[in-house]
Amino acid sequence: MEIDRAIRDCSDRRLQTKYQNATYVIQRAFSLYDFQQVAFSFNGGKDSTVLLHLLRAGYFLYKEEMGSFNGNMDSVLKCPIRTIYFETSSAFPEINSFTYETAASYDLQLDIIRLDFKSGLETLLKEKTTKAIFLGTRIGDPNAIGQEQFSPSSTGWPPFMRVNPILDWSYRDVWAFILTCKVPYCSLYDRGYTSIGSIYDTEPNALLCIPHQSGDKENFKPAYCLSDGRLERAGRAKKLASKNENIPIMSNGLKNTNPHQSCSFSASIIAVGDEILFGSVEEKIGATLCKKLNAIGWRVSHITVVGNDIDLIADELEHRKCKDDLIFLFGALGPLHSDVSLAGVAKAFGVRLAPDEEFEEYLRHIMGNHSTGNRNEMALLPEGITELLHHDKLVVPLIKCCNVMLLSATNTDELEQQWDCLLQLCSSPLVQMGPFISKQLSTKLYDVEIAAVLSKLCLDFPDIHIGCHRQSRAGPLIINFVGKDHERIELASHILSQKFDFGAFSELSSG
Ligand SMILES: Cc1cc2nc3c(=O)[nH]c(=O)nc-3n(C[C@H](O)[C@H](O)[C@H](O)COP(=O)(O)O)c2cc1C
Ligand SMILES: Nc1ncnc2c1ncn2[C@@H]1O[C@H](COP(=O)(O)OP(=O)(O)OP(=O)(O)O)[C@@H](O)[C@H]1O
Ligand SMILES: [Mg+2]
Repeated sequence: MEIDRAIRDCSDRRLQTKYQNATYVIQRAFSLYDFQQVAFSFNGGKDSTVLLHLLRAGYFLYKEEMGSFNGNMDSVLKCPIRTIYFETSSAFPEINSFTYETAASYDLQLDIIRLDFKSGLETLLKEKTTKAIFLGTRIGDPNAIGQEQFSPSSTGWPPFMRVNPILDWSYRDVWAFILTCKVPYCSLYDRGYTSIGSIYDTEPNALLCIPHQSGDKENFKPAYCLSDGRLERAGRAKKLASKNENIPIMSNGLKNTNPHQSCSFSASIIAVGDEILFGSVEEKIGATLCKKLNAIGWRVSHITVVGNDIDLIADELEHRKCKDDLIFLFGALGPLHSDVSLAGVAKAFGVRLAPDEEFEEYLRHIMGNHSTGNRNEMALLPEGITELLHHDKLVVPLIKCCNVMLLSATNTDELEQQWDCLLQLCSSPLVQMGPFISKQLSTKLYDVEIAAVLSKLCLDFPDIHIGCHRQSRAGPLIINFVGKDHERIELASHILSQKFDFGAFSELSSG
């Protein structure tokens, strides 16, 4: 069978593994369901084109395993699977013609449905028993979140099993398969289209545009030239999330929910580590982070230490994720049994951990052959919410999941480096504002002598944080004024000093 042979003969180990896994899923589906009770959802797109040929190969391998050749090779080389195409008037004519021609060439039993997906499937299921439907959904597709290779249809949809044999395939895997097997594909992909929706929302991908001489028509490179698969949908118009339509999104992706707080950002810090809780490791990164955040005008609202426990991390994040603009989380990142931070993040956001090819590539670079198996466990990242932040000075990019910033720093020197990189990134989540400044006064007055004056001062200066602490019970009381306005801090400390005898307070040098 030509597909199986092409993959076996190629030298691409990764593609061979993906092929084996996908055809395994397909063969299992053919064992589980009657052939007439499964359907293939085909729309002429690149993903469903890959799936078509995997189905042909999977069907062949399944028949071969069952020993059903009967001397008639032709019967096993064809996979006359029931095929459904949801046709709309907004489909590209090239997609329509490719779908029809392909269905005819491979003897697919094509059913054209001119209804929306849900109503169409309801009608289909009433007319023909359909237990499972093969789809070309891949991780990274907006509708892939939470899906597995076998995923029952969602609540509210007619009941059937969604079978997603290429769920873990990347954009690069798809093109590696198409080019290795030399199978025909829709001509739009040779004209710079990288993912195809309707004629109203799809354009060639601008990243493939070839600069043209004035007067010439714009030309585009073929889809397989796109090097960063995460940008395959760059030619698709974005659908606005209606829920958040009224919330301004700032250039760094942070939501500015309160117009009166446009100049105030808050962060919280979560340290993960049983060692810190057992007292065997002293946690210093949190304190350094507080100083750094204050220096760029951010307020730190909360700092916690949690043990290496997925549920505890998820609970903590669930509390903080809506309260703060950014949450810094460090500790428990890696491949060990105790490295559960990413799983905690995934749980807090209700997504699963999925292999991230780009991250895997970075890890492979630094670890060489030291990782085992086909799958690098460290490259599993929360699906659909992860952004990798690159910087030339970092061997591995920083990981950001929604508003959670994961830091791999294990000491304050490493933190310094990651922090500097984070600030320099043009997509930095850290908006830099006027720093917090502070003034410290020391006094030997009794607490009861100054308590009332301090309370009144707090009411008169709501913009200044006035805190008190001592370094020893018998030592002086230290009063700390923190705010962003130097003059207001001076005024508040002056008013306090004036209420008592001259010399009752002395200023401590900051730092
Ligand atoms: C055969 C088939 C089954 C589907 N099943 C579901 C489902 O169970 N739940 C769901 O939310 N969407 C389902 N969808 C809709 C898809 O998730 C998605 O909206 C569709 O592929 C369109 O993607 P697009 O919006 O990127 O064009 C299904 C679509 C097809 C074609
Ligand atoms: N109109 C449709 N008719 C039948 N199946 C569809 C239709 N639209 C989507 N699908 C199913 O959903 C899968 C995912 O769609 P998606 O648009 O992400 O991929 P594609 O169309 O194959 O490739 P591309 O991303 O290049 O458009 C398809 O592979 C197909 O199985
Ligand atoms: Mg498509």
